[in-house]
Amino acid sequence: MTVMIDIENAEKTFTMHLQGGISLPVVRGVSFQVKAGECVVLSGPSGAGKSSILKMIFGNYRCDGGRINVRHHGEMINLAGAEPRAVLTARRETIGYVSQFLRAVPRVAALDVVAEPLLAAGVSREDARARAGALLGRLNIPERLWSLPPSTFSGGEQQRVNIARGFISDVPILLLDEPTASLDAANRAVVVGLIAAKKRDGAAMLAIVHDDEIRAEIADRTVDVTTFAAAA
Ligand SMILES: Nc1ncnc2c1ncn2[C@@H]1O[C@H](COP(=O)(O)OP(=O)(O)OP(=O)(O)O)[C@@H](O)[C@H]1O
Repeated sequence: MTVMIDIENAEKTFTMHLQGGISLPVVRGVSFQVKAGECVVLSGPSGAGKSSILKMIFGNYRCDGGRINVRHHGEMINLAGAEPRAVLTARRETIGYVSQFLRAVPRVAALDVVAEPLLAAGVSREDARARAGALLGRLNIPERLWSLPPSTFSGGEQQRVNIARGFISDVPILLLDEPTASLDAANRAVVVGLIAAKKRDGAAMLAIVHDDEIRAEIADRTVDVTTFAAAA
């Protein structure tokens, strides 16, 4: 299987500038791979650094050492230390990030929020909206809500819009940060099905899930983040 993410000795230390520059080492020696068609789950207690690793891969947090190689259009590129422009291109074309919370733009209808990544990828408006509707329907968002901005939706509805937006695009790498956290059992099962479909399509996924049952259903492998603990 093709390696899609190859992290070598990555590390992260936060510097608290407002607290006299205290340095807070979180992880070091982070090394693992994620291959096409598999879902790797990061495990470890709260505060171990799972989200920090996901955010380093997506470029939200600067990586303080090591390499974060991702396969972008067939070539491995090192996102640690890459130009911001290269990181943005990789995000648009290669890496999707499904966070727990939706950052909805006011006044944009749910259908368009979900269709937007496809429009950005050059899909026609009609096709993008049709696919967005199909996915919202599968995630049990009633059609009467599709034309409304999701800012007034319930927490679980917003999360499902967010999941639809994350899963709609055909990017080969998906980072999932607790995608099922505020969902009921029926919708958790839908998300498990979406993850299985992405695996069949050859996507590489790296996920954080606290629910043991969901983890057992989606994980091909688990990477224990405590092995990367950085001593203060
Ligand atoms: N932006 C930040 N600035 C300072 N410290 C941070 C920042 N983000 C995370 N940390 C610290 O890094 C450590 C790891 O946090 P992280 O969110 O990666 O853990 P986690 O394993 O994902 O935890 P949880 O399961 O609770 O979400 C924590 O001690 C946290 O306080």
